[in-house]
Amino acid sequence: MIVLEDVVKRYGDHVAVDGLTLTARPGVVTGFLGPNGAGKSTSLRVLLGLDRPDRGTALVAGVPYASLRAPLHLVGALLDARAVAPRRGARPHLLALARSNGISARRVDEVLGLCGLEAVAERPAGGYSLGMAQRLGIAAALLGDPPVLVLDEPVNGLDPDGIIWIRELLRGLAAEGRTVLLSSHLMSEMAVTAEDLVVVGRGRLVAQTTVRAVVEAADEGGVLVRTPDAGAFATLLRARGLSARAEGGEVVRVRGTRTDEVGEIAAAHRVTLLELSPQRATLEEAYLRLTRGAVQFRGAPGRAPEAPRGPRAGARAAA
Ligand SMILES: Nc1ncnc2c1ncn2[C@@H]1O[C@H](COP(=O)(O)OP(=O)(O)OP(=O)(O)O)[C@@H](O)[C@H]1O
Repeated sequence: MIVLEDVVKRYGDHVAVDGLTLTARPGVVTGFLGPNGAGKSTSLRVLLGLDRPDRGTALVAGVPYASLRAPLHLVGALLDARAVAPRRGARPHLLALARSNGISARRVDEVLGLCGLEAVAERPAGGYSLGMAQRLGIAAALLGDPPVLVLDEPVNGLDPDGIIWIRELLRGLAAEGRTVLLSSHLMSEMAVTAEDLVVVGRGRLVAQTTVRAVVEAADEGGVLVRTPDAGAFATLLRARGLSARAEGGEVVRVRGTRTDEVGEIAAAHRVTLLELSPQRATLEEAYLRLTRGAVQFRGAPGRAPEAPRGPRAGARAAA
């Protein structure tokens, strides 16, 4: 269990974390979300005793991290994958960590295997790709077989195989009863990895909830239909009081209803349906609504880059 209670952290005049209370419970992956600068990393640093809060408490399994003698047995953390001595290989790096926490060399080899690092175990970590560095950070977090894991953006830099690997790893670790707190900006990944959610904005709690509840709350009921005469079917649906719009081709989009109702109307009027599917809100849409007022850094509206000029333009555009 992870508990932050009324945590405040200031840097000079800037309040990075502003009275934040949250929990992450055992047995599930808890996603930690928030716009850039919302205070996620700062909260994790406070939790891991790397920053002292100006107010409030942060407890892991009921105790402050700083009071732990061999913390790797209780908490595995990945905050910054590049924070490794660049000349050291994965194995020597993990061996040094293991030794300081009374962990065997056999466990080091186990986690190297688990994280797919055996082939590069002696190569200097400074030459690792970001994905390999992330794997090393995850290996270090798993070293003490801890019941609590805290991972800040562990998916960064991983290739599709790596993303699936970490998704299954984290879900498996949670299913064993561990507490897993995971920050990421990848909403599609969070949607399939996390069960609980903590959303922060401008240092404050926006929501402590579940992925399912957030998505359901944002779901306004939408149905997509494909039918040979989209215009006629949209007119029919509107005559029945539904909000329906024919789009190009065979597509009709209907708002504020379910597939059952649309299917029954089609059947009653002997309309051929080529497709009838619910359009659910995504976690990304739900998240964007939740944090609308809490985004601090926003880019200008997107503009397509200008077409490249010159003799190599085609090659560059295709690259
Ligand atoms: N050591 C520091 N000194 C001064 N300000 C800091 C420091 N660390 C963080 N901040 C500020 O605190 C705020 C919260 O930063 P933090 O890194 O915790 O946000 P975050 O939610 O992790 O953001 P991101 O998603 O961009 O990683 C930001 O405004 C940041 O600039």
